[in-house]
Amino acid sequence: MKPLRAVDAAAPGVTYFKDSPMAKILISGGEPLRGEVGISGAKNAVLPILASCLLADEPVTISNVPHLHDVTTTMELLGQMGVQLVLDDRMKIQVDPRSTNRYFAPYELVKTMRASILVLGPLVARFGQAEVSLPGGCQIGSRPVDQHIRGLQALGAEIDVENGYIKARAKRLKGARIMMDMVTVTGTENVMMAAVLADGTSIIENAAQEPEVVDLANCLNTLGAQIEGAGTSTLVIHGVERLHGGHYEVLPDRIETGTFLVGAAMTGGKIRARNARANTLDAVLVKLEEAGAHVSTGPDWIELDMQGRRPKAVNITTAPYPAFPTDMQAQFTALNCVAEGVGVITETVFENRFMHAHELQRLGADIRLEGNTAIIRGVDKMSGAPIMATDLRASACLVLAGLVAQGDTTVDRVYHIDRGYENIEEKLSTLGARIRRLPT
Ligand SMILES: CC(=O)N[C@H]1[C@@H](OP(=O)(O)OP(=O)(O)OC[C@H]2O[C@@H](n3ccc(=O)[nH]c3=O)[C@H](O)[C@@H]2O)O[C@H](CO)[C@@H](O)[C@@H]1O
Ligand SMILES: C=C(OP(=O)(O)O)C(=O)O
Repeated sequence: MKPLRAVDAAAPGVTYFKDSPMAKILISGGEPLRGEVGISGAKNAVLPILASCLLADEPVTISNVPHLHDVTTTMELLGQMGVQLVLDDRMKIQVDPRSTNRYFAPYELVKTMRASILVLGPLVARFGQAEVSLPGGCQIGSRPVDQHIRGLQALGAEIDVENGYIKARAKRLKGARIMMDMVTVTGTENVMMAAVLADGTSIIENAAQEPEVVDLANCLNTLGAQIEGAGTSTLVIHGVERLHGGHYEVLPDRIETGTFLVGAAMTGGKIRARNARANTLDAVLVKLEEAGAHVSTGPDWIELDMQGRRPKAVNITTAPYPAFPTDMQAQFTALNCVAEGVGVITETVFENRFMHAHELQRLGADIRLEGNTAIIRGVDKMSGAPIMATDLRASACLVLAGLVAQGDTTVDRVYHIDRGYENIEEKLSTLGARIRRLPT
């Protein structure tokens, strides 16, 4: 079913993306990916950027917004806080935070999207209060938010955790030096957003360096913030009195880009990803070259040519940026399943991110799991079967596996994929894949 797009609608109740949670994707494997694909705006950048609009006292326009379920959830979340949101049909959202009158993120929304925690920092910084449900664990790991809480406390927020909610209060936050215990992407973003309106200068050490953190910092600076050091492990944030309105364009999605490139590598194909940023994908491109792909890049494109060859198995260890991203681990697990040789994949970021391995085994993959390591011996062929998506990147990896498996593969629970991939079956069809969404 084609996602619906609502034009000029205001939240709450707005529908930016709507599809049946029961939808499945059917793939008939065997076609190499060939052609050009346009990359959408980055999910992990647009979600904090939308939350950051709460800090402004004038309307903000965000463009290159991807058409994703998580964007709808964020709009619902902001909408029920009183924020006015207007969509146009060109992937642009105008966010007017002036009418914000509730400072609450309910469990019902937070449980469907962990990134909802990103409203905590902006709410307490701008409105002096916030009540946000604890996200809880998820399929890929326990994912606590202790660093978010610690960082906000260091800035002077009083925080209680009661009845499953984080309740935060502050007069004006005060600049502080914060040393993160571990590298956390949304933790860095939450504390950075809060520090923007604090009195004085804040320093965040051991900050996440992901391109999406940089994109958020660039957006905030466009609105009048004074953040230095984005993209390094030390952020210096000089607090300002207010953020004004403005316009910001979200950066392209490096994980979506990487997913299509892996698909081309697995199928022996040749594709060009347009509106892609090669400099955000260094660790991934190195591994694709190691797998035997010819990769060339331009200012806004990446081309991968596998010249009909079978990929070679690669070893991978996930870690925070600039190392290999955990959000590309599942896709490379799928690649190793059909590669020549044995590949060892070690997941160091999330403790339970191999749920896809069992489903890949149903297609005939040879995978042995040992703690946080998967040892994958490439097989000559996999064969199609009904399989089940367990999380976002697992579902992408299962779709990729379906592209090479002989016969039909049906991927169930594709609502996971709709969280983070815009029209994936349409984009893959354009590249020559035989893939469609089954009506429910
Ligand atoms: C919306 C978004 O941007 N999501 C991304 C973000 O998730 P997210 O920001 O949730 O992931 P983190 O970077 O915070 O997690 C990294 C590790 O730190 C741990 N941790 C984190 C915070 C904390 O307070 N305490 C704690 O122990 C986590 O359990 C995990 O083991 O970064 C992940 C790691 O690149 C990506 O997989 C997600 O796609
Ligand atoms: C884990 C992911 O997202 P989230 O943090 O939103 O769950 C992801 O994008 O792969």
